[in-house]
Amino acid sequence: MTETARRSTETVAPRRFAGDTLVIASHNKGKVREIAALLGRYVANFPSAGELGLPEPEETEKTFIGNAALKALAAAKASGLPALADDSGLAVDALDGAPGIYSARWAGPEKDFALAMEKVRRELALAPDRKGDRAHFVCALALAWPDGHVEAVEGQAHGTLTFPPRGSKGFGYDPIFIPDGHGTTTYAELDPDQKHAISHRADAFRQLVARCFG
Ligand SMILES: O=c1nc[nH]c2c1ncn2[C@H]1C[C@H](O)[C@@H](COP(=O)(O)OP(=O)(O)OP(=O)(O)O)O1
Ligand SMILES: [Mg+2]
Repeated sequence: MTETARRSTETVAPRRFAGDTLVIASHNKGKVREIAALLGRYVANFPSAGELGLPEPEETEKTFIGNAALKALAAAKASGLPALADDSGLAVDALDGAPGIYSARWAGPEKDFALAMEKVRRELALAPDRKGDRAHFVCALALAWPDGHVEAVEGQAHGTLTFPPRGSKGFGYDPIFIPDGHGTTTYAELDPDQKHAISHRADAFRQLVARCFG
């Protein structure tokens, strides 16, 4: 059998989550809050890596999925429990996908997102006009077990950028992102429930739940 034929006929069943405790392998409070809201129906306890005193691993991979898997595996091995990590970011078309996997790093050691959003505005002003203000958020989720097994998915949400930043809900780059289909409202002006209905993180969770939960 050729490699292609084998791939198209082989169906490896995904591993499903069983148990009541899932470590949330993130040190970002905004994310942990959103993950808890999106996952609450499926899992009883979800201690965060921060609460468990787990170290924050260096994100050395070149893709969202790679970094999500790296963070989930580190937490699963350190805790002896299944762990879920989220690697996410904002990809701006006119910046060839930047800041992308470097979205957290653009905010510097102080995690200053006013600074990071200003950097996006400045870079966009230098980019060729014709490329416009399109951007999308990406969210990769990786669910890892202490034996090294990983299930991973990736979600997206498309929209446009606006300056100056508007709104105080949410976190990170939310104040400059207008999701498609919501007029001129930024992510940071939406209520949490509204963001959860349309976000990149919600898109990724729909896929992960179908694969591994419920
Ligand atoms: O819904 C979002 N709304 C606004 N901004 C967002 C969102 N989702 C990701 N982002 C931005 C900010 C965040 O800092 C970075 C992710 O970087 P990323 O390395 O995945 O997370 P992180 O370092 O903040 O926490 P951790 O790695 O411990 O989960 O992208
Ligand atoms: Mg990070």
